[in-house]
Amino acid sequence: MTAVVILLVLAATTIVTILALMLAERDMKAVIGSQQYAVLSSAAAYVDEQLETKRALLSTLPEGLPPGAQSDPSALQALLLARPAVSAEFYNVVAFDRKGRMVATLRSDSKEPSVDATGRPYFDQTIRQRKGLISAPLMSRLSGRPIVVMTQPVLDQQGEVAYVIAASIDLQQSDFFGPINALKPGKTGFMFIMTAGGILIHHPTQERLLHHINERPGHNRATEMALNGFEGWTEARNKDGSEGIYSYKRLKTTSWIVAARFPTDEAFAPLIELRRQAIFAASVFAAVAGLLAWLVIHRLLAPLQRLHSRVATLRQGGGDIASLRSMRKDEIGELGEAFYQLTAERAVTQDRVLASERRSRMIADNMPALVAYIDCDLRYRFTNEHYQQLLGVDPAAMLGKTISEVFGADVYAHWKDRIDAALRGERVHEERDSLEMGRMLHLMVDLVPDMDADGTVQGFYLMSMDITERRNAELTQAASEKRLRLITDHLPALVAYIDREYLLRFGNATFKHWMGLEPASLVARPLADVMGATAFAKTLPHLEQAFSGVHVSFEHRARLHGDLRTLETTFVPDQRADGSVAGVYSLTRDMSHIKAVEQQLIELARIDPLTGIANRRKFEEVLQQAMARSQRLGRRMALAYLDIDNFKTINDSLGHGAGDEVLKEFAGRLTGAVRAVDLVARLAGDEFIIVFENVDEVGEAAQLAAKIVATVRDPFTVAGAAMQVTTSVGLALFDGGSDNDTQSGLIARADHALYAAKRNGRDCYVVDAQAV
Ligand SMILES: Nc1nc2c(ncn2[C@@H]2O[C@H](COP(=O)(O)OP(=O)(O)OP(=O)(O)O)[C@@H](O)[C@H]2O)c(=O)[nH]1
Repeated sequence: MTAVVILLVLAATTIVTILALMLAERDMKAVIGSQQYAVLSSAAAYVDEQLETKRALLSTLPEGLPPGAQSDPSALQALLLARPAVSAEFYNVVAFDRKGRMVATLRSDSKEPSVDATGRPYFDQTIRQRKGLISAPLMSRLSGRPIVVMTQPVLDQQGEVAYVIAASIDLQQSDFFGPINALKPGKTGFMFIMTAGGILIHHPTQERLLHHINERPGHNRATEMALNGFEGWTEARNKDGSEGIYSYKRLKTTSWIVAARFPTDEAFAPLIELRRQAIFAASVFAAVAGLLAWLVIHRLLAPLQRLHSRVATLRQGGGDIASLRSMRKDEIGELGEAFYQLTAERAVTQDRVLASERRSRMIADNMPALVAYIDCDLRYRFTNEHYQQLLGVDPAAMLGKTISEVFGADVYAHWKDRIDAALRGERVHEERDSLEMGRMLHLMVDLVPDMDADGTVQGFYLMSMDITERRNAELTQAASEKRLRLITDHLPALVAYIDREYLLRFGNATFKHWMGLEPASLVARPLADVMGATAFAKTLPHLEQAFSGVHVSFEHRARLHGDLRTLETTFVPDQRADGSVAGVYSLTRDMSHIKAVEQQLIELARIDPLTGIANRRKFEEVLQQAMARSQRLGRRMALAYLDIDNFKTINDSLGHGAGDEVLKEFAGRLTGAVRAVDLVARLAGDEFIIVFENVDEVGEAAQLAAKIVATVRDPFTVAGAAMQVTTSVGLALFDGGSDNDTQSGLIARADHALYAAKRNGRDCYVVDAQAV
């Protein structure tokens, strides 16, 4: 921390120093450049003035010729020699006639008749323009030295050029540029002059005179700027790669460029010294400031340091977290308190995590399954104790190893596709047989991908459970179910299982035979669909009863194959151990045949087996119904009680079989004598009874009785012999509109009347006195 602060102080000091130096350097360059340009401008002004002076001097020369001497070369020669001022200003002055022949010269020693100015640009141009000029630099034919030539025409009286005076300035020796050199910048800087086209006129390197400035290979940006008209100062690198400050100023008289170069090293030598001193001062300042900052920070951070040591001690597992709390009322006190709170919360959270991990470990180790976590590198990161029990592998030794390392490459190759799928984020479920530790086990294996919040797979959980027992149980159950189905499918009854949602879960093959429904199509189908809404509504109360745990049986009618059949359904609750009902077994049998037999039995129980007519039970039922109808309709009915006279004698004389024959014939005669709606019944032995309904008059009943008595009188044929049989009849009437007689009361009255008939000598009838 302290080091950081010191570094910050140093960095700040360095940056501020560098910025200050950069600003100073920039300002200084501007000052130096401007100063150099100002000096250069005065040098240019000086050259301009010199040239103007020389030009003015030269232009006055022809005025010195005597009148009419314009065509006299000797006069010209005399003039030149007579003007010492001209000699001082120029290296040489010569005069050419119109033909270019030199006719006069200031330096008579160099006079050479062969010199001809014809073709020299300055000569031709002066002839053509008839006025003076300053030539481009050139090599003098007279002296062989680099010169520039200043011309002045001498006009004749017609105004034509008679002579051209040419004055040369020696670029090497002339002190024409001497004063300019005195203005050169610094010790190593220099001044130079070139034409607007770049031909050097003045330069410290004499060999470069009359040569183009760009003749040397390379490039100088400042030179290009100057040749393109730039005036002022700029910084540039010369063709040798050396930095310099360049200044350029054009002459007014000739457009020559006066230039200066000031090497940057020399120009900034003071600045470099300044920089060195500034850096030294800044370093000293930074060192002092850093030391002071360190002292202050050290003092300020002392409590924080103490807090840091306490935290470090706590992290190493020592000390009490209460030591983080201090009585300070400042930010560090608050920080310590915050640390204390955070550490306390962290301790609680850690305890919870540890407890959770312990629980997870406990659960995993006690699960009857292999549990493992495998990361993306296929290394085990968690394994439970079951690995030891099921596979004989130490779970702790597996940690950090790959599947191949623990179980071999073959096992990994076998699982590779499924592992790849899990690492792609897919759940994998598989059940398979596996030989483990000499036992053939059936294992259920699940691979569950572990994905983070972004959906990136971090690894996967592996769970493998030995389900051998369960599978065997399932196989046993399946076999059992198969047997059950085999049995139920061959039962002549509908067998079904109905769940709590009234959905069919099982139906046997009888559904196909009775209703044309495939058993497989019944599964999960609502019972109401299969039965039809009406039949289901009738069945529902019984079904609800069964779901309440009661065994229910009920009969109902249904149409099967077009026939109305009597069915009996039994609902048996499927009760769980806790008493709740999971579903209901349903068994429906076709009871139609049994019902028919039953009906027959019922009917048989109401028929006298000897005579084939109704017996006492049937008689009692019919009598009850007839009396109820009589009462309901308010009509009369009659009851006849009959007995064969002296039947015992027949039995005794002809045998019991003959007696039976008589009884049968007697019954037949009675049945033939009455209406179809009247009931003839044998009560017992030779006692018979007839129920007559709708007998309104006593007389009508008497007629019926008389008719019966008469019918019996006709001889019987018994054992091939004719035989006289008579009967006695007791008749009782019942008026439904007024009588309240009971069934037994009515029978008793008829019986009484019968006895009366017996007493009257038999073979007659007696009507109950109550009816008379
Ligand atoms: N053959 C035959 N005899 C029967 C049968 N049932 C009862 N008997 C006999 O019928 C006789 C009935 O006699 P009763 O009615 O007491 O006397 P009865 O001789 O008819 O005299 P009255 O009734 O007073 O005229 C008894 O001898 C019975 O044994 C039967 O099914 N077949």
